Amino acid sequence: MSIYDTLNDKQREAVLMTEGPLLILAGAGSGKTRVLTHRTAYLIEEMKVAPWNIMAITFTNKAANEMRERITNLLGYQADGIWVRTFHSSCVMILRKFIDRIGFSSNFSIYDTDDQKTVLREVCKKLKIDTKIYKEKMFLREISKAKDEFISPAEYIKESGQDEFAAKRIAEVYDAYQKRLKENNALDFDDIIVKTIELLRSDAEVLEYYQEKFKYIMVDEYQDTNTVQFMLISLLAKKYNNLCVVGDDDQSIYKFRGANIYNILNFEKAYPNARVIKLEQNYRSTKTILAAANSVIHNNSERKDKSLWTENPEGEKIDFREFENAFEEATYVAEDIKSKVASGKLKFSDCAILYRTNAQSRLFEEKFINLNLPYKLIGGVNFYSRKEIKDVLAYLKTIANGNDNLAVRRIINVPKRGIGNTTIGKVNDFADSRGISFYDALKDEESLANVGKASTKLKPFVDLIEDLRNKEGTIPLKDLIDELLERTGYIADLRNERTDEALTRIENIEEFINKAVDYEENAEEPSLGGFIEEVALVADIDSYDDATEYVVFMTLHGAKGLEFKQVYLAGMEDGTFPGYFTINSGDTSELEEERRLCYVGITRAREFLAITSAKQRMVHGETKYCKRSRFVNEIPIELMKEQPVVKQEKVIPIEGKMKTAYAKAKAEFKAKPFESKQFKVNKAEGLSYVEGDTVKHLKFGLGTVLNIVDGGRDYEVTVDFQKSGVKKMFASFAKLKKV
Ligand SMILES: Nc1ncnc2c1ncn2[C@@H]1O[C@H](COP(=O)(O)OP(=O)(O)OP(=O)(O)O)[C@@H](O)[C@H]1O
Ligand SMILES: [Mg+2]
Repeated sequence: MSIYDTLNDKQREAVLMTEGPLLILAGAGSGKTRVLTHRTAYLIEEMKVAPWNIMAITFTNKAANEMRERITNLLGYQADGIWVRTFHSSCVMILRKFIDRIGFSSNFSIYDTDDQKTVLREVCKKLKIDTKIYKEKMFLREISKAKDEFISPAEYIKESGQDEFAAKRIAEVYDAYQKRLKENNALDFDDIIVKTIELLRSDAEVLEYYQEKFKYIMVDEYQDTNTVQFMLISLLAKKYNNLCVVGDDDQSIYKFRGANIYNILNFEKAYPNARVIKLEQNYRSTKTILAAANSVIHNNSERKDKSLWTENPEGEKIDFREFENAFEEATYVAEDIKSKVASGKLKFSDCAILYRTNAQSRLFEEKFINLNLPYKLIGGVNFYSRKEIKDVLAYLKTIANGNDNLAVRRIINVPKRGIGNTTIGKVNDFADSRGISFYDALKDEESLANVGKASTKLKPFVDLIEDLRNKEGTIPLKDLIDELLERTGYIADLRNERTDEALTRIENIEEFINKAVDYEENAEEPSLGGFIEEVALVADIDSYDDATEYVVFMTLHGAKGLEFKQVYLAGMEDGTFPGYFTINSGDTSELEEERRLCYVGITRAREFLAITSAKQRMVHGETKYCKRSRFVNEIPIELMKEQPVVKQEKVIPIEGKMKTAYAKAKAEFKAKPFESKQFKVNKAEGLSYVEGDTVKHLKFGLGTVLNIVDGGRDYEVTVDFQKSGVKKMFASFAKLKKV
């Protein structure tokens, strides 16, 4: 039996149709992603296409990794050179190679939202724009919208549709912003794609190179591509026209980020000879879950009609429950998972809790901490947006690229070196007047003379950076980071603060160093530049690793393309989902987008779906009374379990309850020997080593076990490593091997 026998007729047709443009339009769980992986395997195995001639684009890095893994499984070997990436990481690869042809240098920085804001603030100041009247956010939003449509600053005025005065203002800021980025040799996230198109359009040789390279192009989650992404793949596919896109118009949920649903609806116009294949059999969910999803999405009017069916069993009814408040909702979900896992019905990793906004995660987190259940929060406060992480990164960026003025200015006086704003301002002006980078101005004799006595403070900083630059590439990244932390006194300063907050910062930095070690161990050709790039591109979802046992908490947006045996859709109230703004705007297309998001949520579930709502919820510190979500009312009642009547015993004011739970959780948290974001319950059963044994750790190498303490939850093992000294670790995390 070949791997293609496991496909249904339509799926097989899509796999075999390798030549020419192809649109696969199909509902959730119908095997779209599966078709792409099989098609790739087929191209390589049967059509003898070289792996490096295939490009498969997915939406998140997590999805890309999964796809590569599935292809490897199908082939039975690793197909090197196969290009399975997100749009952004594809473009970064292309730009690193050829961006010098459009006037940047290949070690460009990638700016995140915070960096963008800083640049914008500088620009507004220079242009004397009052940001109290014209908000920075408004500018950034307009600039991003323009870039999504490939509109340059010069074109902005006639394209924007704004009144002329406002349009001129925005165009002016947009223009100055782009110039500033260029001076810093930096790109923002939108530029990554825009600049790639500029490159391909302006350089026939580069275009030819990639058109030849990517003879076969495939795009997953095509419904969420925006205009520039469509331009990019059209350019690349123009020569061979072997473009296969798969998507589901019912799952288009990124309009707010510029996703252009017309890309899918008009594919046949753009490619008149395109073939269209529809898949209608769902393999993921039970009949009940699918019926619920279908009945919700049928309320949308802007859609291509599709009917999805399945041969899967009827399955259990949907467990819909309404609670008095969000606290009880979280309690129910946590306890339900706990008892199902205890009874052997589910594993923690079978379960996902999905909600509309990140802020909804907090109560679930507290409850899980209380009950000591393992979970992983995806999204929320991004690890890489924390101050200490951004500081360390800014040092690394300065070492890697002295033209990144933002990075240099961020850390020039962090930790404090007595370099004041006046000095920084003088150096800045000098750099501007000479058209050199801020960092180069720090080294310039004339500039130093300019700042007078303060120059004695600048020199040690430059010496430090130069010294670290010399070492970069000759010592491991970890050592480089350790050295910069030590020589700058960064960690020492935090230690001296002696606050909980400072301790957490130190731990975060340690976690960051772990990341660097991980990177260096796994990257093919590790480099400082490569590391910075990986960190810049990492989406939160990538930290989700299904090898370990935990319940996943994430937003509905983050759950796209994934599947779980048991899904909890939480916070299903009008005002939460759909949100107040959507309801009050009266805009049906916005409501339809929310409904598609609900459809995405329901269709993530394979066997069990629970839907929960709360009658009261705290929003911005105020208790709000809520009706159940209109989307819940769109599910036929026959598909739901009868709700057990729960008697409220004593009504404790909701705030009080939350406070106690929070205090308790916090106390427990503090009492722990050392913090880990994930709460292990799997105590390592019986250890294979005893005190005095020599053991091996994956990262730290050989060491001697000094001490083992039974910490209840897990053993705490103290090991003296030959290279990295004494470390304390949980046995079940450390995976030490006796040698
Ligand atoms: N022909 C088939 N036989 C058996 N299982 C299948 C078949 N086709 C798909 N599946 C299974 O159905 C599930 C859904 O498939 P897949 O993730 O490819 O769907 P999808 O259309 O990409 O879904 P989504 O719209 O959510 O991205 C997977 O577990 C997949 O292995
Ligand atoms: Mg998919």
